[in-house]
Amino acid sequence: LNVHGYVDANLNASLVPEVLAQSYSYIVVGGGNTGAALAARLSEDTTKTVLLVEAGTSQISNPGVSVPGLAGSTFLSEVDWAFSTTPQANAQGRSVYWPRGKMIGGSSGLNFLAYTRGHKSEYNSIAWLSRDASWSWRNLLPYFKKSESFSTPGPNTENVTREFDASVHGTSGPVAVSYPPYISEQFAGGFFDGLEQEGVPVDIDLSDGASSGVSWSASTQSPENVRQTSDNAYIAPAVSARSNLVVLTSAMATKITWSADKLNGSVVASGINLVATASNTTILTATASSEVILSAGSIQTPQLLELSGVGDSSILNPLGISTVVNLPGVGANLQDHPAIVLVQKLKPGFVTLDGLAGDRLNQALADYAAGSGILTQELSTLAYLTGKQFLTPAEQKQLAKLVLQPSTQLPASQQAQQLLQIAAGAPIIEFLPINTYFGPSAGVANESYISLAACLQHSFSRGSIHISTTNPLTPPAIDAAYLQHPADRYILSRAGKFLRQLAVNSTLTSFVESENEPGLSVETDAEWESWVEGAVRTEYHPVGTAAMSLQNESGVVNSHLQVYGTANVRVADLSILPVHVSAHPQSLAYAIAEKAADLILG
Ligand SMILES: Cc1cc2nc3c(=O)[nH]c(=O)nc-3n(C[C@H](O)[C@H](O)[C@H](O)COP(=O)(O)OP(=O)(O)OC[C@H]3O[C@@H](n4cnc5c(N)ncnc54)[C@H](O)[C@@H]3O)c2cc1C
Repeated sequence: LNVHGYVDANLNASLVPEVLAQSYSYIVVGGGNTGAALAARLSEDTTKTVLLVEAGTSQISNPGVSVPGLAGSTFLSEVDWAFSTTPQANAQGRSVYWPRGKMIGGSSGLNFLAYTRGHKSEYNSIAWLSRDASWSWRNLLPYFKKSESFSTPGPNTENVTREFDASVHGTSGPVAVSYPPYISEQFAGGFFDGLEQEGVPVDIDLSDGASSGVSWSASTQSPENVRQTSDNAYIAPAVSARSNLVVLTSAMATKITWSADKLNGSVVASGINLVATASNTTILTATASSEVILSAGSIQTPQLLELSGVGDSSILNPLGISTVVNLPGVGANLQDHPAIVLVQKLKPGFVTLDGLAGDRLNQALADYAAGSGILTQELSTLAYLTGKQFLTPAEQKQLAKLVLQPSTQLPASQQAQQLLQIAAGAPIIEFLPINTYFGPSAGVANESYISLAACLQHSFSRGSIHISTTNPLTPPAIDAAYLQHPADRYILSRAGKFLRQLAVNSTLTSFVESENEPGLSVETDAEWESWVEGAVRTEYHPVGTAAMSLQNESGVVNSHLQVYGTANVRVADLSILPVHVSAHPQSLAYAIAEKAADLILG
């Protein structure tokens, strides 16, 4: 390519006509967790040319991105799309804030770095729902490993021995995965030991496809404690190695363009329209000779499909968009990991991120530069539990009845798979401690907190994401459908009760002074359920809005990630999951990128 490497549509506007004059084998839309990794892999075939289009910019040198303990500090900044849900019918009419990464690396640059994988039964469900065994746990594992460069745990602040299963880790992939050297004492001696005291087993490795119990979480950070994103791990090295890749930043795709002719009855994409984010008005066009791949994430991939005329015609036609492919599954099937957060005030003397400013922040940054201290850690201690591991026998019985309840939004085939996963021992809840006040308001100055999150791993509710206007700059309407199914409310409220018990009745008790949220006025089951309605929020893991399923089961893509009814459009991001996994899903975004590259180049 005459022009290659990073080109910013705002800063290098004079280069843009030349970039767009070139035709590309592949256009990848969205340089996020999946898209940037995929574009880098596609460019390894130097007979092909690749254009990656990303609305944000590269943030490799932004400390809010690179320093693990500063995760969260970039919320509501220019690298966060800062979406909100629609008012939630079963959550007291509240809109819930949904951060998403807007940068090369996407949400891999905004997330909390935890690196885990789900239960093997969940990948087997994905394989079953897509009718393709290549998506099973056994067949996906090589792709997880291909993306990973795992380091064995080094010494740490609490002298904790962290075991692992070397057989499930890759050691020569682009993404460095390691364990932070710092572990908070309230995480180790409080949360971890407390759960063990409650009879929860220790799980040595949350990447082995059999998560069950409390564990030390690996983290997408290098042994030097620099956050890994698909920018510094994949794209930056690809840009410096090859001249067949353009990374066009500050450029927002607005729709797919279509050829006049069809191929075997399927519509053919000719490229995309886009705008430079500074101008937003001049519509530009990029041309693809082979394929257009959407990797804009679970929120904006369905938005782009609908803007391009691919979706439910009863949604598109009233907006004046002519239907190119009538595909009712687009934007349907939204699944999140809904979460609640209890906040416990700590006794004096424990180190947290609360009020980290001024001299304390400077000291923490100096410690970080020396490879130690609280900023080298983000999430480090997690627990994934089955119902049996945290519910009483009576509660288990009640839940067993609730999960059988049908719902009009929940496809029977997915409900059946979720029941099979439970039977196979897949965790239904995740508990995780957060080293700061993480409640709805703000902590009190000079106080320190531990927040205890409970995150539902297999929601039985199904929401949707649809456009409400033809303006591509208007965010789509996100209906998370929190607590739509009674099983979701039941699990979260019982999880809240369990976490309170942990705080008052285990080794955690020696760290905790008092409960801030919900507060001891919440006591009965009914009070817990009503508190959950007012508190439910996101674990930031939406998936499912371009599901890989049969077309007559609300599918959007087939098992080769091709959008039904199109000859050359694929989706590669987490929107393709027909059902969720009990994991922090960035590991799967990388595995999808690796597999998609093989599918496309193969
Ligand atoms: C706050 C937060 C914390 C999280 N914590 C963890 C964690 O600890 N561990 C974990 O495993 N997962 C975590 N996650 C989830 C995980 O990061 C995401 O699920 C994953 O990164 C999603 O990958 P993706 O490729 O599907 O989408 P994204 O990474 O979001 O990528 C989408 C990209 O497309 C771009 N884009 C969108 N629309 C357009 C357009 N029209 N034109 C051009 N570009 C466009 C976006 O700017 C973005 O870069 C967290 C997420 C968040 C937000």
